[in-house]
Amino acid sequence: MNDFDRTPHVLVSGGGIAGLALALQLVRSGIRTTVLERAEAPRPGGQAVDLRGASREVAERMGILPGIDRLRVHEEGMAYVDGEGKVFGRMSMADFDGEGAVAEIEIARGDLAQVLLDALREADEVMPGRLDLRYGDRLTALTQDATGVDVQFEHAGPARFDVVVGADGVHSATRRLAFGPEEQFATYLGGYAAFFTMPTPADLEEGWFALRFVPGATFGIRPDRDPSTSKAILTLRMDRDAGLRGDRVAQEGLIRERLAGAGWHAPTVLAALGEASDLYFDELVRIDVPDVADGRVVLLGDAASCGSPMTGQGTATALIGAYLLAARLAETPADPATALRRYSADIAPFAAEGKEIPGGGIKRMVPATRFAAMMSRALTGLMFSRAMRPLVRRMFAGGTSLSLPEVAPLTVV
Ligand SMILES: Cc1cc2nc3c(=O)[nH]c(=O)nc-3n(C[C@H](O)[C@H](O)[C@H](O)COP(=O)(O)OP(=O)(O)OC[C@H]3O[C@@H](n4cnc5c(N)ncnc54)[C@H](O)[C@@H]3O)c2cc1C
Repeated sequence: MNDFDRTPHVLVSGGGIAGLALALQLVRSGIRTTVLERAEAPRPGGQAVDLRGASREVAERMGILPGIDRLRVHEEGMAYVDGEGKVFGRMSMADFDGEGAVAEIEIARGDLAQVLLDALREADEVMPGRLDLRYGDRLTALTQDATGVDVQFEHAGPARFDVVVGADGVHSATRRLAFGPEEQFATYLGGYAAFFTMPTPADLEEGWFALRFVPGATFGIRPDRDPSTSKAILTLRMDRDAGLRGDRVAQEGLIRERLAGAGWHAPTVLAALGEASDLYFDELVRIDVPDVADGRVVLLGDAASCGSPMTGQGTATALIGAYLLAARLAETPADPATALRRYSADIAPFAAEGKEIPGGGIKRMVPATRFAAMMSRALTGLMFSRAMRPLVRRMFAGGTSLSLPEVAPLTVV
């Protein structure tokens, strides 16, 4: 038996940020890794995500900061507009030194996935034979015993792995198969979020993330790296409607209803919606899993803990988790169950912090009525005044108060 045969074989279900970041670190440490992504190809899209505090440190240790820097979005800050597009409140990057709602490092989710994928392909060239990256398949069953996990796939034949990682997002199938039904872990937070790419309107102030409150919705247009396109961002306040899941026609219908007569660029956003090939639409849920490790199965990223896109922390927590899990598996490759237990303890404080929603959740973020929308506009003006800056800094300081636990450094290839 050579060294290669002695490394554990890890199955990572989900090729999003968490799954790709984990695979990168595992392959770099010589661990055989199969990544299974349900989509037929890497999924583009998603608005800018923040990297602050420990997640920035992780990106640095993983050697992906230069790649991130090349694809960074340069934002001036946030501007709240009325129905005519007139700005009534601003939070500029400069006033908050990158510690307000717009962080110093912002990169579109799809671009970050590309940075990770490029680094993974490079690691695969240096460490050939470790990586098996599969698109268009998914887990359908798993059972574990003391020495491994037997897995069945929708398309490929059954196989046995040493460890299975569920990095398959908020509605994780791995979590359902190994830990129990989604209802056991998910708390509905009172609304839905949607993101998609749109052409940048000519009159938009360059580099500013513009937002508007209307009854039942907050919608905005956020700069992309490419100035000709932007991201439309919508948060809708409503009761849960199970019929919306996976039904694009119903999702579009809801957005059209909420933005009808909403002023400013609502018609531009709605015109782009019909053309969008990267619409992301999901309910806002919090995911709480008391212990994310169960024997040889472990959850990572949104599958394990999530406070919804309202936290702005999902990607940061996913990166931190991927780094720590890979480090623990590399420390005790012959004893994966111990590695997973250690990881579960390591990630718990980051997961808790990552679920905090700056600004207090959907009731504060999305006004229910016309009167509340008016009040939100008045309060926003006040919030962004000079006197309130220290408080606002504290509100957006999520994910920055914790330091990484001690882990053995990985060899970066
Ligand atoms: C296309 C897309 C756009 C997004 N846009 C935003 C955004 O704009 N703002 C924001 O705050 N958050 C966004 N998110 C969520 C954000 O990426 C996560 O909160 C965060 O990065 C944590 O990542 P994750 O890898 O845990 O989950 P995710 O990024 O959700 O990745 C999970 C991956 O698992 C795959 N998958 C799901 N089920 C299965 C299965 N059964 N088998 C195999 N694979 C499966 C999914 O296709 C996906 O690629 C987006 C997610 C996606 C997938």
